[in-house]
Amino acid sequence: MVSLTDLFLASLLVPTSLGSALPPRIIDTIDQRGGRVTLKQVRNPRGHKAFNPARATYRTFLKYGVPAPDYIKKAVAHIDEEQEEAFARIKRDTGSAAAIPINEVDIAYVTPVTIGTPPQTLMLDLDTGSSDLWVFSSLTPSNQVRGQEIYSPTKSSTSKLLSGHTWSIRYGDGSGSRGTVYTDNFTIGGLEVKSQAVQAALEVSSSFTQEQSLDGLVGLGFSALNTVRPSSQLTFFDNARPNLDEEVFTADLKYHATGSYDFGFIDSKKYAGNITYTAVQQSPGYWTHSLSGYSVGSGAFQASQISGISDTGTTLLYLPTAIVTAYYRQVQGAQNSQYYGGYVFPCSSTLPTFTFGIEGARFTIPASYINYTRISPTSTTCYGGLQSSSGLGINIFGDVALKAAFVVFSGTNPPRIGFAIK
Ligand SMILES: Cc1noc(C)c1CN(C)Cc1cc2n(n1)CCN(c1cc(N)ncn1)C2
Repeated sequence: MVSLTDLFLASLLVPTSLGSALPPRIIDTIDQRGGRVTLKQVRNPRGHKAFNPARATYRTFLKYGVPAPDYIKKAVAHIDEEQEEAFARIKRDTGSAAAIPINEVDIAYVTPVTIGTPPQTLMLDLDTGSSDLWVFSSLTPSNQVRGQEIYSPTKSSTSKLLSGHTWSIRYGDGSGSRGTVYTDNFTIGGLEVKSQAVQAALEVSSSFTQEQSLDGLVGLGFSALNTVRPSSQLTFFDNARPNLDEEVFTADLKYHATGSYDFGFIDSKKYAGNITYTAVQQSPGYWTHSLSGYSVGSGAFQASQISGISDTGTTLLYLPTAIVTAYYRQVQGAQNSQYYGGYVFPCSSTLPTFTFGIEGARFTIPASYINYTRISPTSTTCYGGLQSSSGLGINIFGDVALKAAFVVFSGTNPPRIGFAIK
């Protein structure tokens, strides 16, 4: 005889085939005390699929109309509880590391990483505008190395040559590098990826040789942009994603100060208010999204969809000429100089702020960020942190813009990007 209790319990045992249609399965823990049933329902942590074999047996008893013995009911509860404890114990990966400006005008930011066994520490530029992880190496000709730390695969017991694979990358400013590929253990801020593709430079362009504080890049764009051939390689984020607590990394870049990159979690202490998200088009491989408009100083907000890429590897903010001329029209003595290759102005000028929109949210870039640098140490002419994107073929929301916000790069499906005030 099937008791009411059994029928009630049966109604909760939704066949797993429906499981996929439901939110992460609720674990119902059957706790019987003297015939009364109290059901403690807890959501599977992070939606893990939990098969409870005793529950299958319990169903069989129900199916054939035979009252399940007490020990089976208790077994269902015992297994549920053990599974719940196990899920709670699963450590989900996260990482957090410094973003250190490499010079007094924040031309780029570097982050300490370790490669290999024993770990070799290099300072790399985490770059959401490219997808190659490449490093100065023991294979880089010594006349192209000037003070950089190098990765020596032969000194790492966990390095493996990815034979027959090569890479070659060219950046927007004409700089570039090329080389061969190893896999090795790679960590950022305590987050480890085993067998990360590490692209060892056989050649670097002169502007990299001259940048002694930058030992290479970690591409955090989409893996489709990776230049390794014949088979392209996954970025550090794509490799780490399956183990991350949340499929995100965040950038908290700072003006003339050290900020941070976090992986796998969003640190609520690093921003104020809400995070405003907007859609990302991941083709051809950049974090491409739109601004909802802009304003200059205290001027009215100009609503306008401005598509571009959020690129931590680009120093300045590049927007359509119409917007840039509207900005510098407010700056006494500003001019678009062919001689200096962009908008310049007297260093003593008072600059307005620049505000950009993400959906309904507004982010204001202080004037100091746009008074980027003197042309030379003794010059009274200064170069703008806001420049025209004409000729680039794309608008680039580089560090001058990104350091005015806390930015969440979300690898969810579909991907999205979030901005918050800080
Ligand atoms: C330029 C520059 N930017 O940061 C530094 C450092 C420099 C100058 N420095 C002498 C050499 C250099 C050139 C580049 N880098 N470093 C960093 C990566 N670069 C990018 C990345 C990207 N997403 N988009 C465009 N270029 C070009």
